[in-house]
Amino acid sequence: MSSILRRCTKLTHSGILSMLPGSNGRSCALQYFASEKRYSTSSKIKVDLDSNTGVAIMQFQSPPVNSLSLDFLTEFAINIEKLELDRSCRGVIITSALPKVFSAGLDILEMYQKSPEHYVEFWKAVQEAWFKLYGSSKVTIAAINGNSPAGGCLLAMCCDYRIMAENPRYSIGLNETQLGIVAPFWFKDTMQNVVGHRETEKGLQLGKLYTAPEALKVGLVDELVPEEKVVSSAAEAMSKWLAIPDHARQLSKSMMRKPTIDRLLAAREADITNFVSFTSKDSIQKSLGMYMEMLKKRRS
Ligand SMILES: CC/C=C\CCC/C=C/C(=O)SCCNC(=O)CCNC(=O)[C@H](O)C(C)(C)COP(=O)(O)OP(=O)(O)OC[C@H]1O[C@@H](n2cnc3c(N)ncnc32)[C@H](O)[C@@H]1OP(=O)(O)O
Repeated sequence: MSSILRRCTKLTHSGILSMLPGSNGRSCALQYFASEKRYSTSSKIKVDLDSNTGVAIMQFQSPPVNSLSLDFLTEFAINIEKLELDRSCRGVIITSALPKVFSAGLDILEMYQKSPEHYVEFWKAVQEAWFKLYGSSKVTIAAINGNSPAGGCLLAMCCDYRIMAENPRYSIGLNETQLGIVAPFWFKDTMQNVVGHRETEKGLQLGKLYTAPEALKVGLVDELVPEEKVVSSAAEAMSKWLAIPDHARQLSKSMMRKPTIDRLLAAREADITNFVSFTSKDSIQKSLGMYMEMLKKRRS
């Protein structure tokens, strides 16, 4: 068992670190909290770094669905950057503190009936979050404990390893076409790097949301585990990844990801211009409006 697991912790949906049953629960608790460092006290994302293991747990806690608003993305990028610069941190587990949802993806309201200036600011934040996570030198593991459409799937795909709750009601994928919008090339590249060309072609055109078992089958996630074990399994996987010397693993990661990162770096401004003109179209605004209505109707 990993040293992380030996710390006898588990995460509950309430986001509270609680104890696994053990013979010496009290001393385990003391040991855990003695080494835990709170990174972020912000409302949307909570980060705890265990200084003994070097593993940070980042929990999304932005109700109702952890949608990726401008504020959320800004906070996310700052947190990832802070961990990147912290030499005591070697790995990050990303998960949700909310029930049933990892992240609902980009906040549609940020793309609906706003000014071009707002779209520029928002899209820069999306790009920045991607650069920070996809380019992170740390081991990153997504503990996907709920639905993860579109931007939520993108964040998970940026990680080195993905563990998903085996609940067949949960789904993950780039479903943009279902909203009448198009995933940009770097969303596509990220997916292609995970599942290959053919599956990405099908997944993108159909806007496919893969159920957890389907996601495992196509390699969109690496493991399915019972929901209550998603974070502890991520900790277990983390200890395997951390057994590799950092410098060798980091160079290998960079070698694999650099061409994809360079591609967006070279087209950053054009990508923003493209997003703004695409999003500002009446037809796209209409599609987004209808999609939001559909979400509301489904609820009532
Ligand atoms: C050139 C390039 C151009 C464009 C590229 C843009 C790329 C876009 C990427 C994206 O990420 S777009 C977002 C795609 N996301 C989705 O399609 C998810 C939609 N949401 C859902 O399917 C569900 O909400 C759920 C995540 C499965 C959770 O379901 P649940 O039943 O738990 O919640 P409910 O549906 O009732 O939602 C609660 C509440 O939240 C609002 N909501 C949901 N998702 C979003 C979102 N992505 N953005 C903003 N708001 C969202 C939903 O409307 C409800 O609001 P209400 O309480 O006011 O009714």
